[in-house]
Amino acid sequence: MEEFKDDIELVKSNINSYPDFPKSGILFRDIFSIFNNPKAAKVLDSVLLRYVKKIVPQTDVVVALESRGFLFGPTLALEMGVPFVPVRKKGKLPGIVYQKSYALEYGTDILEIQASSIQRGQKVLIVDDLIATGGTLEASCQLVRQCGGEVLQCLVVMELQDLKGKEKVSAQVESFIKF
Ligand SMILES: O=P(O)(O)OC[C@H]1O[C@H](OP(=O)(O)OP(=O)(O)O)[C@H](O)[C@@H]1O
Ligand SMILES: Nc1ncnc2[nH]cnc12
Repeated sequence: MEEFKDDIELVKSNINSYPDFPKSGILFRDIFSIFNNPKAAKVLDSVLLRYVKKIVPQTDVVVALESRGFLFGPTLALEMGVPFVPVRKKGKLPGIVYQKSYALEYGTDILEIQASSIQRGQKVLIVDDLIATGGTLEASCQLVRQCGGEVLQCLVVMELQDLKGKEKVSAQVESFIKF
C-alpha cells in the first residue's frame, strides 16, 4: 500500500463527510464527491487498477455491489478484460437469482445475484465503495459462493474502522482509505 500513499491522500482529501445522514448519529462518507474532481477520480481509477494487476491478477470476474460499487466495478472489469457481474438489491435482476438478507449500518435489506452469472471455480474480486459493519460484503461473499465462485478478495475504497466490519467478512478485505 505504501506505493499508493500520495495518490490515496489526494483521493481522501476529496471525500466530503456529512454528519447525521441518512440518520442521526451516522457520519456519511460521500464517495460521489470524488467525481467532482476529475483528477481525483482518475487517480483513484489508476490506484484500483494498479492494485488489482499487482495483487489479484488472477481475477476471472469482478463483482460489484449496488449502487456505489457500480462506480468502480464495471470500469475495473473492462480495464482488466474480464466480465462484470452485479449484486443488486431485491427485485431488480431478471431470471433465476439467489438471495441473501443482511444488516448494514443504517438498516436491513436483501441482496440478489443472477444464478448463472459466475461459472463454478471462477475467481472473483468483489468491489464496493465502503465497508461499515461488513454486512453487505459478507452477504455478497455468500452469494458468490452459492453461484460456485471462489472469493479471492474484497476491495473497497473506504473503511470505517471503528465498526470492525472486516471481522464479519469471511474473505480478505483490503481498503485504501481508513476513517
Ligand atoms: O458494511 P455495511 O454496513 O454493510 O455498509 C456498507 C454498504 O452501505 C452502502 O450501501 P447502501 O446499502 O447504503 O446502498 P447504496 O450504495 O445504493 O447507497 C455502501 O455503499 C456499502 O455497500
Ligand atoms: N457512514 C457511511 N457513509 C457512507 N456510506 C455508508 N454505508 C454504510 N455506512 C456508511
